Amino acid sequence: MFSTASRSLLCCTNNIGTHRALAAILAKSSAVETSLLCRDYHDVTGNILCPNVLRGIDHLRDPRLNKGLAFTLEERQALGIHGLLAAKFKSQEEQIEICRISIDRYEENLNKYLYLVELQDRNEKLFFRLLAENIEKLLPIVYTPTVGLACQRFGLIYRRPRGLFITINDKGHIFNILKNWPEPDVRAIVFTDGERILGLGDLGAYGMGIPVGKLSLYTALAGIKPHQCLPITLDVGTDNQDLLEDPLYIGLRQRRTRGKEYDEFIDEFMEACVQRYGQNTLLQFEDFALINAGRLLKKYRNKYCTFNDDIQGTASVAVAGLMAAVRVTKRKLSENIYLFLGAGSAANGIASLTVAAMVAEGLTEQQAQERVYMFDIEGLLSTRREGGVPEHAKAFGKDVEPESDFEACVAKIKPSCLIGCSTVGGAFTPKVLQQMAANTHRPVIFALSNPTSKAECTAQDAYDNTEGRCIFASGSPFPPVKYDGKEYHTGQGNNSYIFPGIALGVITTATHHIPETMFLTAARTLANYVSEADLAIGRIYPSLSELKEVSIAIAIEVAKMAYDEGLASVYPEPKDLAKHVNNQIYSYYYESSMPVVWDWKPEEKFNVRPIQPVPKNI
Ligand SMILES: O=C([O-])CC(=O)C(=O)O
Ligand SMILES: [Mg+2]
Repeated sequence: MFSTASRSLLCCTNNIGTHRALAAILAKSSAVETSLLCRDYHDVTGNILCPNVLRGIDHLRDPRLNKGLAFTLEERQALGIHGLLAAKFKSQEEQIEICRISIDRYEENLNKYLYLVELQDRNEKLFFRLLAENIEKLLPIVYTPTVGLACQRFGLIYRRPRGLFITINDKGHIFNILKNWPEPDVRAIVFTDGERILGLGDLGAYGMGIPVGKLSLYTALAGIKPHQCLPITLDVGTDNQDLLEDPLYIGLRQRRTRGKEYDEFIDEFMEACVQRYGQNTLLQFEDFALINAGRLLKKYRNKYCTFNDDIQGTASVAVAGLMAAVRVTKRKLSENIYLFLGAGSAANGIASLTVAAMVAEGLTEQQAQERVYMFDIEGLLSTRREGGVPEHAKAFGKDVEPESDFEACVAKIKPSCLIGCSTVGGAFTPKVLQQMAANTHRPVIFALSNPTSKAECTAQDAYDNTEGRCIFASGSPFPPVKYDGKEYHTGQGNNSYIFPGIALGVITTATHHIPETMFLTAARTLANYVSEADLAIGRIYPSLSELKEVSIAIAIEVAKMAYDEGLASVYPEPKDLAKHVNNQIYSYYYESSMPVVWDWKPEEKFNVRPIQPVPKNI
């Protein structure tokens, strides 16, 4: 039997799921008969939802609420979804096992990718738990290299939208488009204009796979809540003729807008983001072309909470690798000679951070820069060459004889560290690698271009051509190397070691700017994670299975730095920063979907002052 008050509450809702839920609860509870009933429906992110906005069926259709067969009988009945699911109850662990079996049944990585996309669209917690607990196996699927293939085929695989597409035609209305995004509490935006997707070039709106993939790692590796993440593609057209002629292409079928109009568009976008989500919203630039990446970073770094992952994230992970390699080569950073193949944004980012690290070892900036050479499409960056040194790489131009043959350059300069950021697959030829082995006892060879087809050499090539003496890392994963009867597991110098941790540290402290030194701090933290066991198997990074731990460690160091440098906006400063960071981490475990019923007395809740008796004789 229900009290009159309870009955009237039941009548307030016109939705059958909620009605049943309340009925089930009220039938059980006698306390509600006599007290005021208060119901809060929470979605899994903790948002309080109005119960009559949420129907029972939403718990199956909304990936954020869906638990599939893991709904208990009580939940199924309370939510009005009993009968909509098969009779069997499954734990999340059982579901994970089924997912693993399903993925293994697909032979093609792109099909595995599609399975995971579909899972994310269906059951968010299951997706993130599966990903977070199987990083080594699934990172190459949701991320590099498979995500590159997914971008190339995006027209074919595009099903359900994820993230926002903002086009140049929306100029003047970007804020209104951001308002269409249904989540109010966005803390981080990863965005691309699709002009330099990995090493694959201009993929226009097909580039959307990249911000989506990066943000999956925000959650899986650093525990940033999914509803706080927003992937965006800025569609300003494409100069990729194949795409312009591709009937499947989903973006604007026009050439890229450039110049003043492009700049105004990006200005408006940056401003609209902070207007919509607050000044401390983290804005991560991803896969912009060289002509824009560096100059936009310079333009915005002191105005917004922003960084460029390809410049700064890649630099940080590469410098961490160089730091760890010191333990093997026994050469200080400042004792190396560095030669970069490629002089684009990644090369300049790594070179600048390496210079900062050498300065920290005691060199002057000029002395440090003298140890860094770059070789681009025109040859060695020599001030004497025709056309001189490009503006963006001025710091690394040298007053030496021009040289356009890369192999000859490696022989002449005798670098001890060779760093590939060229997107030219196979550019580190056997001859180049053999020369590196002749230059020094333990040459450092980084083939950082992505995806795998763009890597400057394979791990096996590097070992085979240096008598197994090299220290190797690559941006995309390679299978284990066999050399001289021993197996080596080389590391992946990919910015995924860095950006999730930086983002978590920044978000949890509401940091308003990200200084370059944060990337050096992140590099040191990462390098400290490399164990002797890692080095013994040829790896200068911790294993991918440690990525979560590493990301949290980086976040804590970033948070400390944010307070030390007065960049944080969360005050008072938490006493225990590690605890503060850890407390904000997303849980991918299922929670109860039962509506919460409170039994409380209004005066306890609101501390209502008892009504004073009216004095008589007034
Ligand atoms: O996405 C990756 O694997 C690394 C990266 O940022 C790039 O290559 O642009
Ligand atoms: Mg990138």
